[in-house]
Amino acid sequence: MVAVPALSITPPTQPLRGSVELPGSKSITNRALLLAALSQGTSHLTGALKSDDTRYMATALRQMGVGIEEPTATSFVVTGSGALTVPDAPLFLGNAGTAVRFLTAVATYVPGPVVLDGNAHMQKRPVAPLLAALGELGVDVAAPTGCPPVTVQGTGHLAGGQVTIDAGLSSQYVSAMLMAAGRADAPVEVTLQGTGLDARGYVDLTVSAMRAFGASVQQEGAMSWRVQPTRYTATDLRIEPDASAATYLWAAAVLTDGDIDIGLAPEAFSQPDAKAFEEISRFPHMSPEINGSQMQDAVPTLAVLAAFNATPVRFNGIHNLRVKECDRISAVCTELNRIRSGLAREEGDDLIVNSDPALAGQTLPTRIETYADHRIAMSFALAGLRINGITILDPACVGKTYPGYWDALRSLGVSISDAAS
Ligand SMILES: O=C(O)C1=C[C@@H](OP(=O)(O)O)[C@@H](O)[C@H](O)C1
Ligand SMILES: C=C(OP(=O)(O)O)C(=O)O
Repeated sequence: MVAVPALSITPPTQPLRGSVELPGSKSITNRALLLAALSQGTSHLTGALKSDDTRYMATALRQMGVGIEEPTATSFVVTGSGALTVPDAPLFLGNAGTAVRFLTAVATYVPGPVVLDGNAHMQKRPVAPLLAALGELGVDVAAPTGCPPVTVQGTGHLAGGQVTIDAGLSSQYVSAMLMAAGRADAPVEVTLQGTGLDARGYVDLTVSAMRAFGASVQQEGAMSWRVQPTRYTATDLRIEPDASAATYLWAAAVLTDGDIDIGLAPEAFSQPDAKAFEEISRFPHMSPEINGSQMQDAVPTLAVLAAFNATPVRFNGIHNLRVKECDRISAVCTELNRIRSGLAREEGDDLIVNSDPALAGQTLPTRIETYADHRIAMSFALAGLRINGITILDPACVGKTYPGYWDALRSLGVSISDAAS
C-alpha cells in the first residue's frame, strides 16, 4: 500500500445521510482474543475488529503457541491449549495499550522469558503501576524506564493473593490483573489504591468478558474485586460494534444536520464511550462543563464538536489523556488553535474550547498534525465537514482502530481527496 501523506476534506453541501457498518469494538476484541487464548479449546469470535491493535494482539498470541485463524474479515477462530509457550522473539505491540498491558500480566503463564515492546510512542506510555502490582504476587517483571520494553520471567503460573493497584494513569492495569487472575492457582483479590477509577466502564467490560469465558468474579464495593481460580472455558462470542468509532458518526450527523444509521442505538452499547451520545445529541447546546473521565476516548470527538457549539465548553477529569497515543489535551488544543487562533486553551489538565458557531462555512486552510494518533485524525476530520480547507496529515494512522474510516465518510457522500504535499 502506498502511504498517503495527507487527505483534504470538502464540506458536504447536503446533510450526511445513510448507513454505516461500524467495526467491532477494539476493547472487546482484544479482551476476547486474550481470554480465548487462555482457554482450552476453540472459541469463535465474530463481529471482531481487524486493525493494527488487534493484529498486534493476535500476532503476539500466535508467537506464544495459540492457534488463531481468520476465516473472514470480521472473525477469529482461536484454539488454546490452556497454556502459553515461550516466544522465540520479543512481542512487538506497536502502540496498542491494551495489548501491552494485558499481555504483560498474562506473560506470567509463559514458562520462560518474554519481552514486550512497542513503538516509540508506546515506549513513553507508563506500565510501572502494573509491574508493581504483579510484583506483589511474586511475578518477576522489569521495565527500567517504567514504560515498555518490559521483560517478564514467566513461570507458567500466577500465585493467588491480595494485590493493590494504582490505576490513576490507566484502568488497563486493573483489567490486565483481573484477566490474569482468572487463570491463577488460587483466588486473587484486586484492590484499588486511591479513591476512584477513571474509565471504570472498561473494567466492567473486562468483568463481562471474563464471565463470558466462564470466570467467577465478584465486585466487592467500588474498590475491589475477588477472582476465583476457575480458569477459562472456550466460548463463542459476538463482539459489539465499537462505541468510540460510533462517536465520529454521531458527531458527523449532528454537525451536518443529517441522519446516519449505525445499526445500534446508543443505549445498546456496553462500552463507556457511548455516554458521549448524551452530549453529542445536545449539540449546539452542549454542557458548559463536561467531565470526560468516564468516556476518555470520546473527548477529542466532543472537543472538535464543541468548536462549533453555541457556547464554550470546559473538559475536566481528563488528566490521563496526556498518556494516550499522544498527549491528547495538548494535541487537541494545538490543532484547534491551528484552525483559528484562540479557539482553545489548556488550564492545568482541563481543556477549554472557546466555541464559535460562525466557524461553519468559513474557509480556513489548515494542515492538521495527527501525532500518529487515530483519534486526532478522526476527530479533526469532523471539522472538515463544516470548514473549507481542512487537510489531515498521516491519515493512515486511523488503521490503529478504524481502518475503514475514510471509506465510511466517503460512502456518506463526503468528498475526500489526496492533498498536494
Ligand atoms: O481497557 C480498554 O480497552 C481501554 C481503556 C482506556 O484506557 P485507559 O484505561 O488507559 O484510560 C481507553 O482509553 C482505551 O482506548 C481502551
Ligand atoms: C487510548 C487508546 O488506545 P490504547 O490505550 O488501547 O492504546 C485509544 O484507542 O484511544
